[in-house]
Amino acid sequence: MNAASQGVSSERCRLYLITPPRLDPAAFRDVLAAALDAGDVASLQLRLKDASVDDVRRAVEILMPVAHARDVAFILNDDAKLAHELGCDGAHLGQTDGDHAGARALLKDRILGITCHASRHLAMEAGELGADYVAFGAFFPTDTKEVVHHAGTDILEWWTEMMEIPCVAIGGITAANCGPLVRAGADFLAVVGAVWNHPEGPAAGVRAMNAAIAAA
Ligand SMILES: Cc1ncc(COP(=O)(O)OP(=O)(O)O)c(N)n1
Ligand SMILES: Cc1nc(C(=O)O)sc1CCOP(=O)(O)O
Ligand SMILES: [Mg+2]
Repeated sequence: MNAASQGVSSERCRLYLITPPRLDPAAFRDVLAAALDAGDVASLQLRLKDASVDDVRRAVEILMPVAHARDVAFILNDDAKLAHELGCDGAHLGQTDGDHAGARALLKDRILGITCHASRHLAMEAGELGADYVAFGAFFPTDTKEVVHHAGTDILEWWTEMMEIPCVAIGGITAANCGPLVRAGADFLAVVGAVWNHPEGPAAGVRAMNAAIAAA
């Protein structure tokens, strides 16, 4: 199985790691390697905010090989065209990140993930369009981003009962609060702060998340 197909198909709940919104790729390379070596990570999303296209290109050049060396799918946030051009395993698009149907056609068998907030309607639309996963959130308060939509476990239960397409839970997820999301059927838990801001460092964050998923 290649990194792209591995990144979104899973029997059990897995960790979906998202980068901090700002980073220096050369300095971050070893930090990332240590985090990915600490335990199971299905996918890594490069999510840089306030970065130029050239900065994103450079980050992809430096960080994608770190993920691929560990069989971790590399997903670019916000820009399907750039993901395609740079050979990423896929793209994650929000509701205002351009033309979802165009992205689906462009990415072909690469991964397309779509933010659906807490909306059953948006999730059905994303599924019909051929998304490889739908993302629901925010489940908990988060310092990483200002969020306006709040999701509950009911949407995970509803989706997993009805659909085969994997679902991702996001927003304030930690080792301490993730149990109900795993039990409700989340296929992936997407996290930023729980790993990068873990008091004992990112590797400890990955270990803690994997232990909590296994215990749920
Ligand atoms: C896995 C995953 N789920 C949701 C998001 C949020 O995407 P979006 O709504 O486009 O917001 P930004 O990330 O662009 O701020 C995500 N990135 N990843
Ligand atoms: C990027 C993002 N999207 C969200 C959504 O609800 O769509 S919440 C979020 C922030 C995720 O970071 P953390 O794990 O630190 O809370
Ligand atoms: Mg976006």
